[in-house]
Amino acid sequence: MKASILRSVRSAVSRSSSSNRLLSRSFATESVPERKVAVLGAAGGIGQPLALLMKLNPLVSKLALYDIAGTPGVAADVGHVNTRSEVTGYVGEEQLGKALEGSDVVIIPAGVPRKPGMTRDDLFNINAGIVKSLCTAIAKYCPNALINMISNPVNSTVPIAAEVFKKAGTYDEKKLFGVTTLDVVRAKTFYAGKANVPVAEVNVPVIGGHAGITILPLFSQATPRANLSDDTIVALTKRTQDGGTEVVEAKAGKGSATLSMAYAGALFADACLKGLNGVPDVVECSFVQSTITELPFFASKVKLGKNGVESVLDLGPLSDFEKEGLEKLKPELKASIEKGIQFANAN
Ligand SMILES: NC(=O)C1=CN([C@@H]2O[C@H](COP(=O)(O)OP(=O)(O)OC[C@H]3O[C@@H](n4cnc5c(N)ncnc54)[C@H](O)[C@@H]3O)[C@@H](O)[C@H]2O)C=CC1
Ligand SMILES: O=C([O-])CC(=O)C(=O)O
Repeated sequence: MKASILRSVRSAVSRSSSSNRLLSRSFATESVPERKVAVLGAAGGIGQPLALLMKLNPLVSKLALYDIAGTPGVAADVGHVNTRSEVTGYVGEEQLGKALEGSDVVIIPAGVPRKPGMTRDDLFNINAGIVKSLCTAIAKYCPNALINMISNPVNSTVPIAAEVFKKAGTYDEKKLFGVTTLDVVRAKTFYAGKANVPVAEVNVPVIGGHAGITILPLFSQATPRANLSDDTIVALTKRTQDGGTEVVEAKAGKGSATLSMAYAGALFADACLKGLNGVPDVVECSFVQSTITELPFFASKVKLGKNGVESVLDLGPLSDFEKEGLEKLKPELKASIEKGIQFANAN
């Protein structure tokens, strides 16, 4: 019985494995396990398209959409899509517990976005408090869920979440993820353009953190391999590091990346669900508790399994340019991590 369930899960999951298929398939999934996903900040710029993409994911059986305003409308709208999951909207703090209860994965895009001229760290004062209160509720209502932290500054909000969970006695480092998938998505797109290779075949690990120079794409490990000049690699690295700012400036005061972020968030949540369901060899880059450098949190390739992080993979060989980038990013990343830890313990 168990083996046949696993076989059905594997085949359903492999049918939904590529990113394009994630967006286009809806099929009978009776033997796929029940999985509840909650999106906190579901009425926002990221939250709405992310809610739609999670509604299209056949691995989701219950989709809880929570925000401080506007979720009944989003839930009514998304709920009419004829796919597997049952959608419920929750609005206001008094409904947060119900939104979270029983969740397997909680995705957090709640908080303010950047405007031109701001850094992600400029969002700290508002978003740190939002993340802290949401994580306090998570510790109470779904302490075993995998957390996908999107709210910026990710380099600080992930350490804040860890401290909140530690204080509540529920911290499990295997279950807390900073979502850095958009950096990977960008690196793949930009590399494919320069290397003139099919983008769907491209893989590029991105390590470090999720702000400016802390984002370090490893183009020396990119596949399919291409013979790009040093200048091209430097330009690709900079464009990946500044990808968020490129969107913030193009939107000219109307926010930051929402559609590409929703896509990236949906890919990462899908990977988490596959890991939970026992699909083997699910590997994504994510900002997690880590011992591969001297920093307590670091983004790198992570193998996902039934309990979240199964293993944090080695960085692999770095070029001299990447080694230099790694040393340069450490002080900024360290300071952002410490800022988050201090905030969580002082407030
Ligand atoms: N990790 C990443 O790669 C990326 C992260 N982001 C970050 O995601 C966050 C959200 O961005 P957008 O969706 O564009 O912003 P938005 O302003 O469009 O939406 C944010 C939503 O959060 C809600 N919210 C505020 N306080 C809340 C609370 N206490 N509980 C629940 N919901 C709450 C708001 O009502 C709003 O609907 C920002 O911090 C942004 O910087 C954005 C792009 C990429
Ligand atoms: O740049 C921002 O503020 C939003 C973000 O994190 C990204 O797009 O990578």
